[in-house]
Amino acid sequence: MTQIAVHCEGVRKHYGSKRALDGLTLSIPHGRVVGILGPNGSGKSTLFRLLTGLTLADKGRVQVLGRPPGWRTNRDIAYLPDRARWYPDHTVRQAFTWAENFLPGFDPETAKRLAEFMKVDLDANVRDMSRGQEARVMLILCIARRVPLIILDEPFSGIDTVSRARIIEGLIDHVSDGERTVLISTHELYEAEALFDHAMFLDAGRVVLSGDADELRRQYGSMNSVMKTLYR
Ligand SMILES: Nc1ncnc2c1ncn2[C@@H]1O[C@H](COP(=O)(O)OP(=O)(O)OP(=O)(O)O)[C@@H](O)[C@H]1O
Repeated sequence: MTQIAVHCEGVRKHYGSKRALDGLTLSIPHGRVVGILGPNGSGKSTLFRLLTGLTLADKGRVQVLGRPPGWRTNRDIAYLPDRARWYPDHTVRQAFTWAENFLPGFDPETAKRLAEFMKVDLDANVRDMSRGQEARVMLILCIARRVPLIILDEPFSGIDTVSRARIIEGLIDHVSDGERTVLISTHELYEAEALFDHAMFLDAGRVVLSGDADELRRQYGSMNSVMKTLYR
């Protein structure tokens, strides 16, 4: 296994005349839990789509788990896109059975344990779920996989503040085992910042600050203060 999980060098990406990434350069060592942070439109989702081969860079170099993104690397990535939905006619139990058959590394026992912890009813039908309940199902389908790279784009949106804090607290042990790299983009910084051991801040398609989370907290007080300082 390569020691660098994700490497981008001078990556540019336009959508028509709109510039989404503008010479993005970053390197993420394996085993870290990294917050990919920044205001709306700073390029976070575009970065994730590049890493999963859903979109191609116009310029620059992208490497994921030691290779260019593609079908071979995607077997080793659990990706939760923003605005993800599950099949409305499935129960959670059926979703887990489907995942066991089709998602490499999916561990149904881990998924059931996470469902209990997140208060998700296995027999509930996805169609009848609230947005926050469905968000939990989508999150479980991703993090119950034993894969080297997990990418979570806005995983907590729609989950109420109290549940979010509890879920994040429970996730800290689950994702921070040093066995896999986890990239998380979120605007719910207040609760989520405890998850990260490293943070990268994007603005207009570039990294404007990157550092060890404890060090950034020592310097700025909190990730929210970093945001306020960088983007005011
Ligand atoms: N499919 C698309 N077509 C046109 N423009 C796009 C498309 N996807 C993204 N963009 C533009 O690219 C820029 C970066 O968008 P991106 O979704 O990567 O940002 P983001 O940091 O994930 O934002 P948010 O925090 O709102 O999710 C934005 O200006 C956005 O409008």
